[in-house]
Amino acid sequence: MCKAVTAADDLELVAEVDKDDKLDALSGAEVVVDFTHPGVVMDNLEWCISHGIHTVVGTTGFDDERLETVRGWLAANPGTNSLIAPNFGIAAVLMMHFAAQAARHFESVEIVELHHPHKADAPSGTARRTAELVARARREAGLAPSPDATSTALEGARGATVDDVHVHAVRLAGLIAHQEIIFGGEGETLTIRHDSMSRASFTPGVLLGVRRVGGLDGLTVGLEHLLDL
Ligand SMILES: NC(=O)C1=CN([C@@H]2O[C@H](COP(=O)(O)OP(=O)(O)OC[C@H]3O[C@@H](n4cnc5c(N)ncnc54)[C@H](OP(=O)(O)O)[C@@H]3O)[C@@H](O)[C@H]2O)C=CC1
Ligand SMILES: O=C(O)C1=N[C@H](C(=O)O)C[C@H](O)C1
Repeated sequence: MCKAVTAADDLELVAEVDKDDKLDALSGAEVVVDFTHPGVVMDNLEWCISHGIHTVVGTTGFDDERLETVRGWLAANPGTNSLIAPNFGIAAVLMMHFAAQAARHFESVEIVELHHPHKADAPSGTARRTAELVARARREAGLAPSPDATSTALEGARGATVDDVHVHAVRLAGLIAHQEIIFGGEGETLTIRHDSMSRASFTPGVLLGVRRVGGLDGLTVGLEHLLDL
């Protein structure tokens, strides 16, 4: 991200902060980009927002409670905005969008996310968000939960559930970030798959966020709000 900001003619990289650095180094910044760890991102956000710095956040681990806390900090610091996106890849955002569109047409759905083995969390933020979007679309269409008569002899065999959607997390050397949403209906299935083959896939979305976050209103969750979908 630092390289991408440096390479952009209209942006200036004013500070890089690593784990043991003081956040004071960020004081001159208009926007802070956070790709750190779910365990520290809230402290970083609280500091930035209380210092009137806009934030573009890729770090995962945001549940409703965390988002509500961020909303509270932003409300106490009017004019300061945050963009939090579980995935900054444009194709990944489209994958989520298409999955939400497809969801109401199928009886069954499961999500398989596949990542490098050094990933901090499971399931991925993208998988959680996709499950929420798919579940909302299913609810709005009046669909029942996906049928599942399995009795599981081994805990975990059916993955985790997010909003009643089964999510399976694969961690494998050689992978970067990938996800499939598999839909099933009468005699047919549909698979929507996204692959990040390089971390460069996240930079256009982050740069878009950096350029636009100042014009947003408080908290925005998801890059889709900045795209003309
Ligand atoms: N939204 C999106 O599009 C994407 C989101 N992510 C998410 O971003 C997060 C980071 O992922 P990833 O880049 O793979 O992880 P890495 O471990 O590769 O990078 C995280 C970096 O943050 C550093 N760090 C840890 N704590 C702090 C801190 N308090 N202040 C400053 N720096 C800190 C780490 O230092 P050290 O190495 O010393 O621990 C490390 O260099 C994860 O939550 C991941 O899911 C990742 C890719 C895309
Ligand atoms: O940790 C990663 O690598 C990624 N994290 C994000 C997530 O949890 O969804 C985005 C992408 O999948 C890469």
